[in-house]
Amino acid sequence: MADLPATPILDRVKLPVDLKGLSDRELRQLADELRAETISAVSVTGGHLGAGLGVVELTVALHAIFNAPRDKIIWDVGHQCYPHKILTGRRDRIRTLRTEGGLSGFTKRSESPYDPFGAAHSSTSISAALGFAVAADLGGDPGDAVAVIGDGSMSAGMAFEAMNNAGHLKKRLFVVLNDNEMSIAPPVGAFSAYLSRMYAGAPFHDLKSAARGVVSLLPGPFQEGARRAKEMIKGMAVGGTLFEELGFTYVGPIDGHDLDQLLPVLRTIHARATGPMLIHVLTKKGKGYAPAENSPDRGHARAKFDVVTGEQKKAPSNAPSYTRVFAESLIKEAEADPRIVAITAAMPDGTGLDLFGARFPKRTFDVGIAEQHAVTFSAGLAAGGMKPFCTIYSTFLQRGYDQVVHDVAIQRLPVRFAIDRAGLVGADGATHAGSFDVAFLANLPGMVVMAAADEAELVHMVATAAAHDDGPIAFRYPRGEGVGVEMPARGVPLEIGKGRMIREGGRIALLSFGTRLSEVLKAAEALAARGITPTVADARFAKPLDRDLILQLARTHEALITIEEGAVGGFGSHVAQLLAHEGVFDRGLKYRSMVLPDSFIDQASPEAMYRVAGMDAPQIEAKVLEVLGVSVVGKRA
Ligand SMILES: Cc1ncc(C[n+]2csc(CCOP(=O)(O)OP(=O)(O)O)c2C)c(N)n1
Ligand SMILES: CC(=O)[C@@H](O)[C@H](O)COP(=O)(O)O
Ligand SMILES: [Mg+2]
Repeated sequence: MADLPATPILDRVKLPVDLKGLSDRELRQLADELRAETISAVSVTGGHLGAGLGVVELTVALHAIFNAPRDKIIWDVGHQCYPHKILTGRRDRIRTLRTEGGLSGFTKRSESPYDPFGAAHSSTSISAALGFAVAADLGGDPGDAVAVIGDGSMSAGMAFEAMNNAGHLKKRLFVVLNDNEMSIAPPVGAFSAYLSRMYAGAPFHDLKSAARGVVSLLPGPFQEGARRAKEMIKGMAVGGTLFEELGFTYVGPIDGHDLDQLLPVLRTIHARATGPMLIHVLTKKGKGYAPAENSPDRGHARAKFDVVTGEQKKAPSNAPSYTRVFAESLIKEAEADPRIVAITAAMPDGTGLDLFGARFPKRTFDVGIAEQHAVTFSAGLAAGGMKPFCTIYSTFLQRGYDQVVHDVAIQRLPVRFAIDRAGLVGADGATHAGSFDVAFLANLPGMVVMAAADEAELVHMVATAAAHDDGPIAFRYPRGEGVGVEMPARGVPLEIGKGRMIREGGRIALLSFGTRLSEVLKAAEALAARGITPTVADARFAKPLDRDLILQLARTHEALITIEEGAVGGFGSHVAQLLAHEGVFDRGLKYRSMVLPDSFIDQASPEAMYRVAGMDAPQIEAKVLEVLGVSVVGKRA
């Protein structure tokens, strides 16, 4: 990075953001400062580093040419938006990124008018931008709409649905394809290969000089007429493209780190575009920071780190992560059963399927960011006689819901859904919370729904899913480390629909579903000190319910409380339904269900988020006391 002059230009950027008065040289300097500030901030907070570093020049160029917030710059996923946040009035809070009460790690409408559309799940930007473009046309909010979407995100179905519609509507719309040849992992698929082929024939420096050549033809920054603009666009393009077939004018590929290319191209198309434009920029994920550039994931996400060495500061733990336990258990099952295959939608590392893939490369399928396809592909595999483990984070499975219903459940196909990141995940916040899967799966006829209470339970649930051939089955487990229980050498299939008693007591029963069990046990300890010894049970299944266990608890206790890491409509609702049907309430049972509140909880540590949700041990204890009508003197904090 070049030595920076004494007065940083970044210090002079105020709201409303106006970079129009800066020369191209000053814009280059601003980009250098922005990169340094992004690295510094993420070293303090942790977070998504590589994607933001890759779009520093693009961020400066877009803000220099377009007029945000009147013009809507929409960042797909939003994980690359930190430089944009720094530029748009949030520099003073950038070191609060992803922390409680701080800035979100993604774009968020409530945070700034410069974030016209919130994101965190991928491939939504073109649809949203098209919506803005049409709204402006119909007399709504005026301004241009610009979608910036990565090559990984561009391969998803939604992006193509949006381009199909945009090509048909022919509105002025800008789509910047930020092609860094990376998703979180190296991108996969025929579309990714197509993008690579688009510039494989022409060495990059030729394209760059071609762009410079065209630029040098321009008499002044903006005086060129339509003919020259067209010439330039033609000079940059490399022939008929898929995008052109879809009705876009294609420009590129251009070097997304070279402002000498970005600025004139964006100026020209900004001045001349009448319909949908696709600007193809080539960038490097992690650009300008060697530890990111040189790492296999190009610095996609980082814990706090040392800026000089790039070394990350991670808290040591003795317990294995749930993800690793899942992967290792699945490998063991797959060693014994050649029909087991595993599917991920662009998350091989996050789901542990990188480990499975290393062991069984031919039985592992990364389908790209394509959750809908992942589910139906799994359904096809199951129909074809395989045992697919469709391994998707809870939050991303939401995108494949119709496929779960229509392609899997209705046909009773034995797809195994391994649902990682169940419950509140922490720094990624509300968009990534795994809150709804129990509710949206347990209401489907024939679906089996399990939640692991600890990592040993997860091992058994993997074995249960492997053995279950009679329709679909799902099991969920959270982000992070297990509780450190003793691990079985091999999973033993559980009896479907049977929970387990953890400890027997009196008066009140606590029925846990999932990893809140450890908090329930802490609450039980605290209650014992008050002379109350609750019964504690682990339901294991939200569907089918363990009717015998639940009705026995209801018959033999004055009160019953269910606890789960999910939204209303899940386990507790099914228990309430059973109790109502069996007339248990008529006999006076006091019943409460502890579920996530009816609100989206902002980012914080998972512990803090569960505190906000009212679901930690002291709050479980307080709920028990309230239900039993025990008044508390000297209430605990
Ligand atoms: C629907 C959905 N599935 C998966 C993810 C997880 N995810 C976040 S970023 C990312 C890779 C995106 O790649 P790309 O769009 O090329 O952006 P880059 O990180 O390369 O800048 C993935 C898979 C997501 N956010 N949304
Ligand atoms: C942006 C995105 O969706 C992913 O990078 C996500 O943040 C990964 O989450 P984990 O860290 O839980 O794998
Ligand atoms: Mg990419």
